[in-house]
Amino acid sequence: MAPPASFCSEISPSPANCTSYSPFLQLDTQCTSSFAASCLRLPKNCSLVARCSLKWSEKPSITPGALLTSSPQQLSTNPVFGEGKIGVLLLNLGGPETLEDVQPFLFNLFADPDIIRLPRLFRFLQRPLAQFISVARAPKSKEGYASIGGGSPLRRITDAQAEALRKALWEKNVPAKVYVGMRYWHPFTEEAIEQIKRDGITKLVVLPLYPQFSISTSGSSLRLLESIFREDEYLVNMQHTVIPSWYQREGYIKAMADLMEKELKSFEHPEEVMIFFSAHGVPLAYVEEAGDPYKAEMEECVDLIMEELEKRRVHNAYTLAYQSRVGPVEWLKPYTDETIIELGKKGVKSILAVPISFVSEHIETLEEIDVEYKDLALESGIQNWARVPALGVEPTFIADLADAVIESLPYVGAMAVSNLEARQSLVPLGSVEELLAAYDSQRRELPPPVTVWEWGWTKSAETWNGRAAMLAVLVLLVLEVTTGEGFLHQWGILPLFR
Ligand SMILES: C=CC1=C(C)c2cc3[nH]c(cc4nc(cc5[nH]c(cc1n2)c(C)c5CCC(=O)O)C(CCC(=O)O)=C4C)c(C)c3C=C
Ligand SMILES: [Fe+2]
Repeated sequence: MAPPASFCSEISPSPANCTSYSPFLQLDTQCTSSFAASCLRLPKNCSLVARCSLKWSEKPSITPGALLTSSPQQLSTNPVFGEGKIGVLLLNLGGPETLEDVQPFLFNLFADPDIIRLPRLFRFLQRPLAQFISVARAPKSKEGYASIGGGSPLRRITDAQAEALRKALWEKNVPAKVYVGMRYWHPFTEEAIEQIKRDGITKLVVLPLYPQFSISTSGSSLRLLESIFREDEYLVNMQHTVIPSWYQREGYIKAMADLMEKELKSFEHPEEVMIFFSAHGVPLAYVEEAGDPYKAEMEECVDLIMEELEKRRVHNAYTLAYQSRVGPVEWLKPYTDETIIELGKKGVKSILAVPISFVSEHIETLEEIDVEYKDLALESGIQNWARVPALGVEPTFIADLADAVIESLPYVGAMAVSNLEARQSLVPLGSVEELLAAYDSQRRELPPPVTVWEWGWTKSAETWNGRAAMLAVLVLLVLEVTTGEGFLHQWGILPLFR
């Protein structure tokens, strides 16, 4: 059922109105969950809806302090947590550890239907297409990974975050085990789940390590989890809850503001510095057609950080732009490279770059921002450039993640999206199924974000080239299937079901 227009237009996207507004309460009294889902997918009027009630000015009914009355030994029968073994599953992207890993890593990424969502008729082409694109892109990606030491630092940093979180939880008297499940490289989510089963975990908190939700990141990992859960008797019965995004948490905002304040001091005239938030982009269609809340969450996140800095009497000018686009389709704008050039033209002399969509150093901070964008800035007339480091294992941040886990524990097992108390908590909790239903229920087809074929000089030519390439791949595939010979057989992709 679609929500009445009046209902959605009532919900203002203006952050100023959000502090006094509790849309989840309204959804509770006025909406069924499919109703809520429809609202969540209306980007223009309603995409901030889900976040409005989540500012930290509204205290949760259960605070971490209230839970900390028991020793770790007593916790298995704590009246709030109930009985059980607690596990925390950190979800992340994963990255190639060596240059040989780059092409298979890219294959896993492009084989993900949440990264390239093909029309239903062409779904069988997902893996051949992923092979094709990954082989084509690997040389460029390898260059990037070679320049940052021959591989991604993501596994090392995520492992360190997991260990720091485990320690922080134990210090807060929560004896949880923490697991790392990567989407595209080791340790894969499937491996983490096997360990969770071996350890006999009965209560699981799922925590994607992306502050803001996107269909292409947290959404993709949750979809994978959903399919794993559905097929496994142990997991179907294991109680869980998901913290889908946490950019609005006080600890995260304060930790970001701390790092920014510190870095601003490295400039000779800190007050003249333009604060430049650079977020990883997504194709525009994700937001406008599939209802990805990513852009709305990103904008609110930036507002919250700047509000915090204002409180500290830091009144710098700031801007938000999106980086790392690949392929011919339109991505979220403004683009980081174009914005840097614009700022140079306007006479801006100092920039502080703030990577905002990820909490570890990775190829796009170490190579794209530190090398490519810095060079571009200097060429564009900007004289002073610095970058805020990623949060990593920064103690305020890790302590806040631990609090997020503790606050979510009372809701483990509950279908939290239909649970009034959970909706009023600091983070919007939910089960995997309900969250996917709310954010991406229709799983609309999206244009492939990557270049399938490399010729052409106009956007429409590229689109047609892409279509021609798809057709060519289809013809090749038919030929291969019928003759049993060709490059897909050579690469070991066909036969598909070995
Ligand atoms: C919030 C963060 C991210 C979003 C949103 C995202 C969407 C997205 N990414 C691609 C394509 C590629 N991403 C690649 C690497 C990569 N992506 C993220 C984060 C987000 N991606 C990170 C942290 C990394 C780096 C991991 C590391 O090894 O350090 C790559 C590979 C690198 C390269 O060749 O540039 C690709 C390709 C798409 C298409 C997409 C949205 C649809
Ligand atoms: Fe990416």
